[in-house]
Amino acid sequence: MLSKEDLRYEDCEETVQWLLDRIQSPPDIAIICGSGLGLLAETLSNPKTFDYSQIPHFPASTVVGHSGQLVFGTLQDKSCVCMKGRFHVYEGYSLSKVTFPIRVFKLLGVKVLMVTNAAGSLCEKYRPGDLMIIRDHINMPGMAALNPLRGPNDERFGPRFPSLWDTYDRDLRVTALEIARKIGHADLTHEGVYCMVGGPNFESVAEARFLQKLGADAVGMSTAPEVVVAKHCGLRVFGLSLITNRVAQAYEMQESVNHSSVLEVGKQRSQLLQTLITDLVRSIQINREPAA
Ligand SMILES: O=P(O)(O)O[C@@H]1C[C@H](O)[C@@H](CO)O1
Ligand SMILES: Nc1nc2[nH]cnc2c(=O)[nH]1
Repeated sequence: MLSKEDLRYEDCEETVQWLLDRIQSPPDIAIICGSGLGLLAETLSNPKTFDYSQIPHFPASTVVGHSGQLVFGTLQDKSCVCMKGRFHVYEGYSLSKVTFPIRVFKLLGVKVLMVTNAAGSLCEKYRPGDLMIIRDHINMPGMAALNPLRGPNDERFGPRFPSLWDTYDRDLRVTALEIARKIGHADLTHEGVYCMVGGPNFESVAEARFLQKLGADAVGMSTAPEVVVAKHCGLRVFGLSLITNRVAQAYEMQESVNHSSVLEVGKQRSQLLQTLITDLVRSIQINREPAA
């Protein structure tokens, strides 16, 4: 059964129509800017910006570093939309609301979703400021039934039982690694597994050890629900984590993390992130279906 918190296909259509009435051309690529990574949106040319508060059915951004704007524009001759700030479960939103923008993007005609986030490192060789191309994820809340696809399945979005085996697009991952090499940052660019936890607290030492043993290389508080919904509705997905801190896995480790330091690393690395995403956008071929 749908709850009051769940948004329906018809709500999505309403939002899509509202946006289509106000933009020049529908986007092909959607980019979600994680904590402190919103500057990417400022590189779009011919921008058309909407505050989330203006957009029908959109929740509000409540987290510092997530300014709460949807920016449409052009990047490398591709029609793009950037989310300056995303919604997190820890803000109190239902998973239906957290992932609503993804379904809006799908109905707007988006083909590729790029997700970025800030994450803590569980892997010995990752340093703050490094990048991790997401190869796969562990959706901790999702495995315990806090899954955005829980409830009645609307086949207009996608199938009841989607497979996630090839979720993070192989070609985009390979291209991103090539770009990192070309721009001289292969040494700080890794490929690994992102684990989503609910937050908002950072991990205890015992939790960090547990996640590392499960096979996670980095941990954060977002992304997996968005990606599950993107895969469900047939979008190509690319994911990139900015490693902002190490997660302490021993009581003797002096690793302290807070949101301000996460944002600070985001600021320091924003240029690198912009370059990588921009070059990746340039490489993407959009196949438009011929008009009927
Ligand atoms: O939106 P992202 O996943 O980048 O945000 C991460 C997780 C928390 O919201 C925040 C912690 O500082 O950064
Ligand atoms: N859960 C979690 N999210 C983060 N976002 C940025 N750093 C971290 C971290 O260490 N843990």
